[in-house]
Formats: sequence, C-alpha cells, structure tokens
Amino acid sequence: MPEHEGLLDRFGRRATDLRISLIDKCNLRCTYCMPADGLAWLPKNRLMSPEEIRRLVRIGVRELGVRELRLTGGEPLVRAELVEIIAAVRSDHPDLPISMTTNAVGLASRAKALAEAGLSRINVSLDSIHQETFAELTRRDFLDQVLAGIEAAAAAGLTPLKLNAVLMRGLNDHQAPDLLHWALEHGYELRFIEQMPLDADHIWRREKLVTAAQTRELLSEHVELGPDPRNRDGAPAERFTVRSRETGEVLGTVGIIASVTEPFCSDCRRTRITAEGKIMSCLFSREEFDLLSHLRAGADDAELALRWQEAMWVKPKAHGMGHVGLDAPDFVQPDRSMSAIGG
Ligand SMILES: Nc1nc2c(ncn2[C@@H]2O[C@H](COP(=O)(O)OP(=O)(O)OP(=O)(O)O)[C@@H](O)[C@H]2O)c(=O)[nH]1
Ligand SMILES: C[S@@+](CC[C@H](N)C(=O)[O-])C[C@H]1O[C@@H](n2cnc3c(N)ncnc32)[C@H](O)[C@@H]1O
Ligand code: SF4
Ligand code: SF4
Repeated sequence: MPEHEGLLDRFGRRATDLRISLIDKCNLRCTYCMPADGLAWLPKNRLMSPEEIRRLVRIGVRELGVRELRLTGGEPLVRAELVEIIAAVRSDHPDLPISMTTNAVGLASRAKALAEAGLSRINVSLDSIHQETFAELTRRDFLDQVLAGIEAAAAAGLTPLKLNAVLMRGLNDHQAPDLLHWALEHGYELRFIEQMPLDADHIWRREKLVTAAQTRELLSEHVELGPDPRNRDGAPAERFTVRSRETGEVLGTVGIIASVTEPFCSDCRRTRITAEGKIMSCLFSREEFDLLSHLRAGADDAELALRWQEAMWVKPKAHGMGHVGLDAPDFVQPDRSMSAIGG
C-alpha cells in the first residue's frame, strides 16, 4: 500500500482534477484529432457503464482527493446515458464541480436537461465561425448546430462558457481576431490552443505549429493584451486582459494554452480514465493501467484506490517522458489519437 494519501507522483505533484472519457466515438472528424475515415469504435460492453463510472468517481472523490470532474471523449454528447451519468455522480457529490468538454453538435436540444441533471459548466471546441473553414477543419458541415448548442448552453446557465480553438497555419490562423471579437461580444471565454502531436494521421510538424507567441502577435495587431491579475493556479490556459486599441476599454479576456512551447507539466494536476477504464497518468503516457478489469474481477474500493495510486505514482515528468519536448528526438507520439485518449 503506498504510504501517501491521494494521487501523488514521484515528482511531488498531486492529481485532484479527474478527466473521464465517456466514449471514444465522435460525430466530427477534426483534422488535428481523427482520420477522415476509419478508426474502429470500442464495442459497448468495453465502455465503462454508468454504475462503473459512478463508482470510480466515488472512490476518486472520497478516497483519493479528487476535487473536480471533467467529462470528455470522443464526444460525450454521443454517449446515450450522458444525463443518467451526470445525475448519478451529482447525487453522490452535491458540491463537486462537474464540467464537460464538447463539440456541441446536438447540444441545443439537451443543454437544459444536462444542467438540470447537475452539470456545472461546459467548454466547447470551436475553431472557426466561418462555415467553410469550420467544415474543412472538422470535415463536417455542422457549424449552425454548434452555434445553436453554444447559445442553448449559455441560456441553460452552463457558465462560464469557454471556447477552445486550435489554430492551424493557413487554415484558420488569420481568423483568430475575428473569432476573438465574436467570443467577446457574446461573453464567452475563448482560448487558443497549440496543436499537439495527437492526431490519428500523425501529420503534426513542429514547423507548421502556430505557437502561443505567434498567436499573441496575431491578436495584438487588433487588440491590446495585458496580464490578467487572477492566479493561474495550475490551469493550462494563460489568461490575458483584452483592451480596445482605440479606447483602452476592457473588452474581456482571452486564454492561450501553450502545451508545446510553454508547457505546464510541472504543475499538472490531472488524472485520466479512458472510456474503457484505463488510467492514463499523462496525456502522452505509453503505459496504461487497466482499472476496469480489476473492478469487473470483483476488486473492492480499497484495492481499486491502491491500483489508481500506483498508476499515478509512476506518472511521467512531462509529455510522457522524463522531460518536456513534444518536438524532442526521443518523443514518441502515442498510438491513440486525442479522441481515443479523452482530451
Ligand atoms: N498538455 C496538456 N494539454 C491538455 C491536457 N488536457 C487538455 N489539454 C489541452 O487543453 C485544452 C483545453 O482543455 P479543456 O478540456 O477545455 O479543459 P481545461 O482548459 O483544462 O479546463 P478549464 O479551463 O478548467 O475549463 C484541450 O483542448 C487540450 O488541447 C493535458 O492533460 N495536458
Ligand atoms: C479530444 S476533444 C474531446 C471533447 C470534444 N469532442 C471536443 O472536441 O471538445 C477535447 C479537446 O481536445 C482538443 N484537441 C484534439 N486534438 C488536439 C490536438 N492534436 N492538439 C491540441 N488539442 C487537441 C480539442 O480541440 C478539444 O478542445
Ligand atoms: S476534437 Fe473532439 S470533436 Fe474533434 S474529432 Fe476530436 S473528439 Fe471529435
Ligand atoms: S502532458 Fe502530461 S504532464 Fe504535461 S500537462 Fe499534460 S498530462 Fe500533465
């Protein structure tokens, strides 16, 4: 039995932020994540059931110091029992922040039910508000549905509502100021994300990356970015205050998630469970610990907690290795795409 409490690792980091993938399937095919065709889905009997998810969250919160839950995927809205899962977790943990990261396809008709079941807030992936660019990046023509979903989520109180945009050179990078103005006008918190090597096609190239520094430059041609006074507190996004260049008026904030060029691994507080119940201590871990098979074999809560602790103890220092560097010669891209890990 590890002698420490909670989900501690060898480098002194403690994971308190649990990210659970509800399903590996998705109804979009973003170029930086999934292939155009193919990618076999997990059969239903290999997905964690609502009761299994509920039990693991209970162990995380009650035994291991988990303080926040994020539901992700694949696309969590594709999981038929989504409302049931949220309601079950909420009934066990009335005060737990439960958020969801989603592409918002089909959200318009479900936002209210999700909020009523106990979801606290959502983050929506939105790379462009231009129909053609959106369709090119996601390989699906669903922009209208996504915008309707965002509006419904805000109306249902799933706030603060954050937007995630991955910038791709020559595709949507020139639209970054446009997207920012749109987000500010609507009161959403936009974050620009550096693309990581997690795409199924393995086409990521460091030279093509739109870096955080380049994003700041792009935005600074239109607005003034200043430091945000709030404590970052381990969050991946560095926040900036956005002011009008003409009047100096504060328009809102923008975040930049610089996973490649300004990594935040030394302050990482994440523990992940994939849709088929494997613990991934790091997004880029090559070792996966199969918690679900122990659960299905009859392990009790204490044993499952111990396995989880063991998996987290050996969490790599950064980027799945002993050092940071998604462009380092010894970095090995995981076999799984972001959709199959649970982003
Ligand atoms: N390096 C790294 N990047 C991550 C990790 N998890 C998510 N990301 C990136 O951060 C982006 C935003 O993730 P979200 O799921 O919206 O969550 P978040 O920004 O951590 O959470 P909040 O700000 O609390 O809402 C994702 O699109 C990924 O590109 C991680 O564990 N490591
Ligand atoms: C894998 S998705 C899962 C949830 C949902 N389908 C969505 O898109 O929000 C979670 C997040 O990962 C991000 N993502 C996917 N592939 C990425 C990559 N190669 N680099 C950086 N972020 C990536 C997406 O932009 C999204 O914000
Ligand atoms: S980023 Fe999200 S929406 Fe896009 S393909 Fe991956 S899982 Fe689907
Ligand atoms: S790459 Fe790994 S260690 Fe770094 S922030 Fe992401 S999950 Fe944490």
